[in-house]
Amino acid sequence: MADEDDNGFGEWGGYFEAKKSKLEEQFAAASDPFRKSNLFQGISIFVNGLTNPSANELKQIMMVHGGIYHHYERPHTKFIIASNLPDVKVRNMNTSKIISAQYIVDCLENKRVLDYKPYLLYTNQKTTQPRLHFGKGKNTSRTNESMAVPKSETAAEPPLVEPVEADLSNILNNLQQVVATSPKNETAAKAAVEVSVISNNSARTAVDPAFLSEFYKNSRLHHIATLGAGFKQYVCELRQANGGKPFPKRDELRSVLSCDQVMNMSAASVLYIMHIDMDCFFVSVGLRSHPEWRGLPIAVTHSKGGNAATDVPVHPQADRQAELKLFAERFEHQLHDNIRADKVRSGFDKKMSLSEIASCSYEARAKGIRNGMFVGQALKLCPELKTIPYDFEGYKEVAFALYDTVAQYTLNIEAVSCDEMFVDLTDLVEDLQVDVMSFVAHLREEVRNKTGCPCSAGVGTNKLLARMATKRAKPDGQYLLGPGTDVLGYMAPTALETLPGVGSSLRHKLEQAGLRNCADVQRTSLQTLESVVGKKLALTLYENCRGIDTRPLVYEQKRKTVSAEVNYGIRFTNNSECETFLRQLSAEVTTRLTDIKRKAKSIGLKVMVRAAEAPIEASKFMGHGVCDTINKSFILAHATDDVNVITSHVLRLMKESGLPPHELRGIGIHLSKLSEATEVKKDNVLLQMFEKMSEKRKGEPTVEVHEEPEPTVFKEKENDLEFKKPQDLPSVWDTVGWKNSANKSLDKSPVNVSDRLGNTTIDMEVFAQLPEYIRREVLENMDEHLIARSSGHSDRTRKNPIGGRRSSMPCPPSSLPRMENNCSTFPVPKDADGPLELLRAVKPTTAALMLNGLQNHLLGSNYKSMLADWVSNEQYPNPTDILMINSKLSELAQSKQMGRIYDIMKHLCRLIKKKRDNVCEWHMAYKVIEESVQHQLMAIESYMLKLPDTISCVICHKM
Ligand SMILES: Nc1ccn([C@H]2C[C@H](O)[C@@H](COP(=O)(O)OP(=O)(O)OP(=O)(O)O)O2)c(=O)n1
Ligand SMILES: [Mg+2]
Repeated sequence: MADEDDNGFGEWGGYFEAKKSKLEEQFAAASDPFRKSNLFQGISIFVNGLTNPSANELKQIMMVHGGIYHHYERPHTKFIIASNLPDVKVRNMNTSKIISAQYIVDCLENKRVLDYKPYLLYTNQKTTQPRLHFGKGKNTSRTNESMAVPKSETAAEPPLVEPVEADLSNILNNLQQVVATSPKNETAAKAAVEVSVISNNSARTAVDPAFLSEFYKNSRLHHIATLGAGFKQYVCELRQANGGKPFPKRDELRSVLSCDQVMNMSAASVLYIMHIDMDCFFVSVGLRSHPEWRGLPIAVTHSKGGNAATDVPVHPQADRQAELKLFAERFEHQLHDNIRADKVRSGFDKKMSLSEIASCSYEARAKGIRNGMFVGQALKLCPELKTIPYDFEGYKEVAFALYDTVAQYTLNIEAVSCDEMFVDLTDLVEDLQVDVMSFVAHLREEVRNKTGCPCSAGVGTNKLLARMATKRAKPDGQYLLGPGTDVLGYMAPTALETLPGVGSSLRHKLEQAGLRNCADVQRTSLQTLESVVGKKLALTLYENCRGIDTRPLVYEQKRKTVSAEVNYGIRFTNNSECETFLRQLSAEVTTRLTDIKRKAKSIGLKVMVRAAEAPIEASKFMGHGVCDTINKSFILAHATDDVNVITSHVLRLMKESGLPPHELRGIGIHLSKLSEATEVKKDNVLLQMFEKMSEKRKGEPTVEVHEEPEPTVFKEKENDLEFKKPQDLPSVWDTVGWKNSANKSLDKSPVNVSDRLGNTTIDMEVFAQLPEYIRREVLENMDEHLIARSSGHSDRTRKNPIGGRRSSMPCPPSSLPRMENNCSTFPVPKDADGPLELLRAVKPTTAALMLNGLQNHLLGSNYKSMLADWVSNEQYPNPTDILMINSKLSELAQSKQMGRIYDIMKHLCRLIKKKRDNVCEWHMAYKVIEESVQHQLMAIESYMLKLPDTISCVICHKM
């Protein structure tokens, strides 16, 4: 074929053909589970235009009764179903196969394939104007009236564009409507009912207003997370309520355990940490009402098991094989997670249920079944597996009984989850002088009596060993890894991924270095380990593999994040559906926030988008399938619990993502940087201004779009919501508005703030929350740090403790490297001498000098030249300098030197107005300083200073 014939559509044509074939295959695959008869076997239909029953209904009928539905007319399409077609259209068609939809209905009613000829729409195929055939022949059971084409169908002729993307849920919804609205059309209605019954109520998507509450009612992960967080809070409350009172239940124990089980006194100084965990928790709770099933392989899952789990409906647009390949590829090559790769490989078989097993009995485990496995796969391993439903109320009741039982004896409890905790038994053992394992046995028995469920417990000298001991103890047992145990030998065969903090990627890294179990690591030097995983991790690994774990128990755990996430049933067709859902989800997450009496400063949106190469529909009905995850976050100037604020940011973040609504498969809102609702600080002008400055800068985004091609079906860790500095942002902002990721864990201690200055960052948000006197100390430490760094010293012993002022300046060497960009660049006044000369060599700050008590320039007469030098010499206002000025103005405010403040501000304003470069940065700097000082004055004097001049720049004046 000549090249010119190929106008670019050749390839498209090929694609289109492939697509049509694929749709047919998908339809055939999807039909299987729905099939009730083979009535229409070998009959294919294509629906052209509006019909009654509708195209969707006809599609379902074909699906249920073994026919074939063509989304496009194909040469081999047997019948074209239509009501009326325009002449121009019919002229180009083979009218010998255009029949009325009634044909299908009548075949169904008669339960046999009838002669189609009486249903032909066009009997005289030679005429230019084809005539409508109104059911001549009358060998059908329908009346003329029922055969007549309804008005609505004949009026206009909108071509039926069959939405190839129409998902099963829409189809099912349509069918349900037919049932409701077409009582006459009983046969179609019956077929509709059959299909909708098969699919149960799973057709619900996030578009349904009741979806969210229904989703959370049934989401096991939601229940587990809520319970887990709840028990952390519960322990906190119990401890606060107890206030150090004795535990009367201990006295009972004294008499029960004292005779022959007195502890070995030589071990009295040893730490006894217990780890206690319910055995196959969900199953055990479920079996309380079915004791006759004890001893059988049982699993708790949403799937009904049996045929329902081995013959599940598959969406026509799903492609299990393609999805399996994608998942396996991602798990294996991107996450190095062979366990999950194997899981999909063995669980994605045709028609096998993709419901997960939440918990399985130990009898099921003996057959190779594991928690988290797909039901379909589990049934392959053990066809007699019995599945039982969830009982969320029961889990809560038993969990409370477990916690309350332990809490009678001690409140040194670290809650881990609803069925698991660490307990420090050291003081109890000392107090009661009992053998620790006798106590544990007594406790387990009490838990069993109260709950009807077994649990296991391990005891060790630290959390790691306690957990390791529980592994040995399970099921329904206890084990001590006490003093004198050969811990090295015990740990040796332990796989590294069993250790805390070792996920799939770290495991992969270690495996690459030939390290698989603790014995391998025990034989490796710390240095070698450091070269593999870095210094910090290496030490933890080195210790853990030897059974050493220095983590303390954490009794009072505060929530750090609150989130609401849905990754099931997300199927939007337009932005307005998406927006409605986002509003609902925002309300949900805000309620969760206010329930715990917190406010949040960071709002994060997590969006799961169908991966480009993933099939349109997921193999798991209404599941998310293979997705890419996009995280966006925004940091507010002030913590909030206002649903409107949260909603508007969520909507904006989604809008900015520009993602097409129909490609979304999961949405989560994460609130972090939480503070007590009651302790929210006063407006912090300084911080607010810096944030505004950052936002305004050349329209640069204040949110970070963090795209990671990460499959998130089984996401294992919380998102790190970062607030990164865009590449091209001037370094001047490094220290304030933007934080680098190394700073994520910055805590509020001023020492830490100054400690981390070496990472070119100070957390302004933290800084701004600090009381003035601590701010000054931070600055003081910062100066010291800068000087220490510039002099090439990193000796931390030279650092000031908090609150301590250095008595004398260190003497940096005369030839010093240039300071880093976060160093203040205030010029040193000309009249400096002595140690000042040395400081000039390293370009320290005026503020540093001020704070180190050498010279107080703003208080002196030369402040004008100092400010002039600063403004004229610096390209950008350095935030450190701004902080220094603020600090000094604050001092002036406190000592009521209003005249001096007035002069300084007036002069600074003039200087900045004369500036020609980067003016807006300087305008903003001035505003920050102005607002900060006014804020101070307001707080101290309850009035603001009327300044002679102000800055109103057209570019940044709105800020
Ligand atoms: N990804 C998860 C993890 C846990 N769970 C639920 C079901 C479990 O029954 C319960 C407790 O989790 P465990 O890990 O303690 O598992 P089991 O208690 O079922 O078994 P084991 O005897 O190993 O503790 O939490 C869940 O549904 N999905
Ligand atoms: Mg358990």
